[in-house]
Amino acid sequence: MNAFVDDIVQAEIPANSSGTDIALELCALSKVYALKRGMFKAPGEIKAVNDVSLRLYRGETLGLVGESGCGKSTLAKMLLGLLEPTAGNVLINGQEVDPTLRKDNARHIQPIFQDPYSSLNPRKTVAEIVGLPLKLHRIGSSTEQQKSVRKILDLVGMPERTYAQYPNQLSGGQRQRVAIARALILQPDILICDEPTSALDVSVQAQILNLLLDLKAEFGLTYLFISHDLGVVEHLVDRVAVMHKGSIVELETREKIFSDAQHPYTRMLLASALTPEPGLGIPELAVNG
Ligand SMILES: Nc1ncnc2c1ncn2[C@@H]1O[C@H](COP(=O)(O)OP(=O)(O)OP(=O)(O)O)[C@@H](O)[C@H]1O
Repeated sequence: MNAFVDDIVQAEIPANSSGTDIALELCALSKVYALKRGMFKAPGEIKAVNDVSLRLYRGETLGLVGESGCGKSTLAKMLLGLLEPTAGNVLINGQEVDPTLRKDNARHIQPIFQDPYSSLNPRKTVAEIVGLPLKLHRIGSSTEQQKSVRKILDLVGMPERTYAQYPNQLSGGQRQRVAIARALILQPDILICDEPTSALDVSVQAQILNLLLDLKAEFGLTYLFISHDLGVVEHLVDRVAVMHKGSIVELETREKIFSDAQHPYTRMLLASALTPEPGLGIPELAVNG
């Protein structure tokens, strides 16, 4: 267990949460990828996620930030039951997640990924894509399903003329709206947003972020918002968890992270965001946890 993080988790309860109401809990979660022997590499392993413990309080948005390769997506996949942890477990609404019951878990936790184009079936219409989870879960009659699909598509701002269109006939922003509608159709409590706007034009990014904010307010959703873009994170989240080489090195309120970050890696991340130099990335840093 990472004692540094666990202490902070215990101490930090955001103002908008109802105290002990925990939507999502990660307990000492780890993932090790085994590497096979290749032409240029020896067999080995990568510790992608290392003993991560976190709590998401109901109704909060927790930002997860860190540079490329630090383990953010691996963590997200384990939360969604898409990847089995090497160690540790995940609790949704206090119940331990059984990765074999992904269908049940989908009622509570849903993803929104970076690239809506690759996550939408190109051979299905917008209405079919959004309605499919209802069909798979056998929720409502066909007429009720159609009604729900229209309602949610309207809510995410999709015009009626797009309902019979295919993903390749939509703009990037519209595709992400469809992905959001599909994520919401089962009325989950928690959304895992993995870089949901990084594939979009800057002007469209703001629209999608505002949509996510509106939906959160309307449905009381809990978000894990994964991003390398600190500007977006500052705009959106209540608390920030900073990830470095598979571990959470700092977890604090948004205000504290952006005004008084304690960990050297967090400070370096903030400094590099203020002075963007494309291609240089963030320098390596020894972190003691
Ligand atoms: N299927 C896999 N097999 C082996 N190694 C993997 C696999 N998936 C990811 N990794 C490695 O695990 C580490 C964490 O990867 P991950 O994709 O979780 O990072 P990330 O922070 O989400 O990066 P990015 O922001 O670029 O998506 C990296 O070193 C990556 O190369």
